[in-house]
Amino acid sequence: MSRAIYWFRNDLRLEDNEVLNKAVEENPEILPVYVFDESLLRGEQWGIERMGSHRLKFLLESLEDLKAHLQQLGSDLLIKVGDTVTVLNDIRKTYNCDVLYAQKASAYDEVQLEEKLSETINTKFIWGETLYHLNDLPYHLDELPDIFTQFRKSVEKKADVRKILEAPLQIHSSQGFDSEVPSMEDLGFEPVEEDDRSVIQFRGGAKAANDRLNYYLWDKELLGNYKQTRNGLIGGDYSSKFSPWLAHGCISPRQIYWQVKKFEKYVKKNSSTYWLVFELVWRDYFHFVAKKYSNQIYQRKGILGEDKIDWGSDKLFHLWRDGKTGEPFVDANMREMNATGFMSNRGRQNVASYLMHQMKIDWRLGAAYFEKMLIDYDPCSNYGNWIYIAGVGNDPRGGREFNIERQKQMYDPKGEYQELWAN
Ligand SMILES: Cc1cc2nc3c(=O)[nH]c(=O)nc-3n(C[C@H](O)[C@H](O)[C@H](O)COP(=O)(O)OP(=O)(O)OC[C@H]3O[C@@H](n4cnc5c(N)ncnc54)[C@H](O)[C@@H]3O)c2cc1C
Repeated sequence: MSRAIYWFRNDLRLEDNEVLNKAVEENPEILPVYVFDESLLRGEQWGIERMGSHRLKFLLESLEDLKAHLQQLGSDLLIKVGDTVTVLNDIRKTYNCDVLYAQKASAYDEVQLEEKLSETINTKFIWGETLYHLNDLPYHLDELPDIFTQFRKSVEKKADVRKILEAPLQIHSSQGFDSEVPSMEDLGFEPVEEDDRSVIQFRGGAKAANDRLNYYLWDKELLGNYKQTRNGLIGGDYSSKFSPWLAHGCISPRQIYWQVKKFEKYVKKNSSTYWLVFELVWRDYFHFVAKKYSNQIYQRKGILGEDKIDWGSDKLFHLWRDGKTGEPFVDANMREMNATGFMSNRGRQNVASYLMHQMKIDWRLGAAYFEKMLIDYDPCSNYGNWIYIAGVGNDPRGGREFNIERQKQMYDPKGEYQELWAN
């Protein structure tokens, strides 16, 4: 009898999950597992914790939702804390499993973990993070263009987005195992207080992801104006807010894509509907860049291997971190992220530019702080965007320095956003 571990990573859903479907097809018994890796839960980089409370809360909610869904299909979710390789090896022995299935990652640390696991366990890692499947790219990854527009045009012309897959009808897990989703306190974290200025009150899980998709597309038809509103700063409606669910895999980019296609058929097709998919293609691009350049995306000199900024001291980093630089637009954005775990794309571009171009502080500190604070933290999108702005990534213009005064005039002309987060 073949029994397989299904290791959930950032694919916390049952729908459109190719590797889960494969595991269920190929094995009579599945043991679904989630591991809180100690190195992420307790680890630090540059003295900054890797996991903040906002993201952990979202993750715990996502696991609750996943566990309930698995139980409906006759299975359950075993949750452990520890060193991932040790924990999965122990589970393999305890439950007598032959093989481990999981979604393949693009970012360096996660890929390293796959290699380590494969030394002791029979593993099957299958691609599933992106809108366009890795195997459908019109070239080998080594030939991935270093300019986004070239990538976008090539996939738009030569690749198709695959259809979505249904969730398995049943998942058979005969081993009885008892495990609860831990609380924030169990994991040594303070509970998060909700801030009523938050763009939306984010809730983790596939159900909440689909609710948000329905709200944005079908209830309010906000998608039809996305291109005009996407640079907003206040409230739930200016952009999709899909990123936290995408980052945890509560929803797949393909699920969003095919709903957009339906919207184009039944409601309207315009530059806004195109632009949301365009942004999902950006997300893809950073995943493929991360895969191609592995740990170079984390290095100060990025994928170009050179510094474009005359770096200074990091002494004043705390002012940026705490929203106390004295530049109200930067401070407002940092306070929003500190209080809610979210910041608009416009805000992220400005605070990142300010940290490196004005304060001359090593961009890696900013990226590490984003990693801790953002509920939508995704290594590829985060580091890909930081190196882009630092001019050591994929920007053909050699980096972006934002003129904060102009940005304020354009995006917060009455100062309402700055006022909202003044304290
Ligand atoms: C310095 C910096 C760091 C960032 N770090 C992250 C991160 O850790 N995780 C993350 O998901 N996004 C990151 N982004 C990208 C972007 O800011 C967020 O994806 C977006 O603000 C999320 O809001 P939304 O879902 O409403 O986006 P929408 O505007 O509604 O866009 C829809 C989706 O497209 C994708 N997308 C949009 N813009 C980008 C982009 N520039 N790069 C990659 N994907 C994009 C996201 O998945 C997003 O959910 C970063 C941007 C910058 C400038």
